[in-house]
Amino acid sequence: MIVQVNNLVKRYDHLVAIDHLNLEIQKGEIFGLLGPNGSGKTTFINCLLSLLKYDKGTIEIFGQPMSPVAYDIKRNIGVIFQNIAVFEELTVYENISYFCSLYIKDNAEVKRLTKEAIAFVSLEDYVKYYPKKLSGGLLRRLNIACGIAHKPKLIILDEPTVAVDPQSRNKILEGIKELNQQGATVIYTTHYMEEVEQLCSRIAIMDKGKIIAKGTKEELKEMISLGEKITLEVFHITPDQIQHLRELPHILSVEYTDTTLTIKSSKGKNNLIHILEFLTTNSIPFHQVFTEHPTLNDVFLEITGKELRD
Ligand SMILES: Nc1ncnc2c1ncn2[C@@H]1O[C@H](COP(=O)(O)OP(=O)(O)OP(=O)(O)O)[C@@H](O)[C@H]1O
Repeated sequence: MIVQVNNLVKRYDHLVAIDHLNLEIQKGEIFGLLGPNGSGKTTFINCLLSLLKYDKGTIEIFGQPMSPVAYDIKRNIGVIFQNIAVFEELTVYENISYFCSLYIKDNAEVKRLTKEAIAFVSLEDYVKYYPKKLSGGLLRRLNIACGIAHKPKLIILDEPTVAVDPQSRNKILEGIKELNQQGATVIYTTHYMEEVEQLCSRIAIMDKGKIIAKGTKEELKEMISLGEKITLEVFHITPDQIQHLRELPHILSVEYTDTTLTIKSSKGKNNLIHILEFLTTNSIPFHQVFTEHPTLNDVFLEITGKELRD
């Protein structure tokens, strides 16, 4: 076990930011913490790192109790915070080398690891640049290099792709996979469901300081009743006909706005066929049929009644 959290509670005055949270993260995982803004992800990470005092609960990392002075644990953690934390007066090379030297004493080793980190985030052409000359995406890549140069066993990334261009975003996501393949366990917080779907071996969905569901993406999608979302372009359909559609087997809901008919059904065979048969039999012309499987947003919506990005 790399991380074990039991019954964690963190309050800011009357606001319960972390509400009796339990979590276990195993060696080798890329663990995704998915939740909307304000759900408590950053507060949780800060508690995990002993940067914040909490009100209740226990936290163990690498099987040892975590505390502000647990330096042996901290040496083996790399953190990439949401806000860029680099020195403006140091170049790209100097920044990475500085952060690496906080953990590694041997100068030759610091040089070697700094070069490796630069290559890892593809900043070779920018080593002499000062941070203010870098674009947002390049700056994020520098921030990541500073956090991982010392080869930590546990890497924590708090929303590392917010406001990042698609090219840098892909580079960051690919880089995280590579770090994981090299042996690091990763905790990744985000409110982008596509990223956790693409990256994470296991996911916890957070809302209001609680973990409301956790598992692999397949397990999470199995938890909800929604099996398929079918969308059709329909120019005319009567309220009676919509009601008939609602009464077909496996149908959970039918909505009709403008010319879009959206039908949600539970898992079941031939749902689409039944719908199309009904439309054909009743001479209701339709165009552009799409079917979609549930996303993690649907999981969030079904459990909490609201969208991930409200
Ligand atoms: N220092 C603080 N004092 C008081 N309330 C706080 C403080 N920091 C966070 N909060 C509140 O605690 C809750 C959780 O915030 P937190 O920043 O941990 O969420 P988050 O999921 O990381 O969101 P975001 O993605 O916006 O950072 C929010 O309601 C927030 O307003």
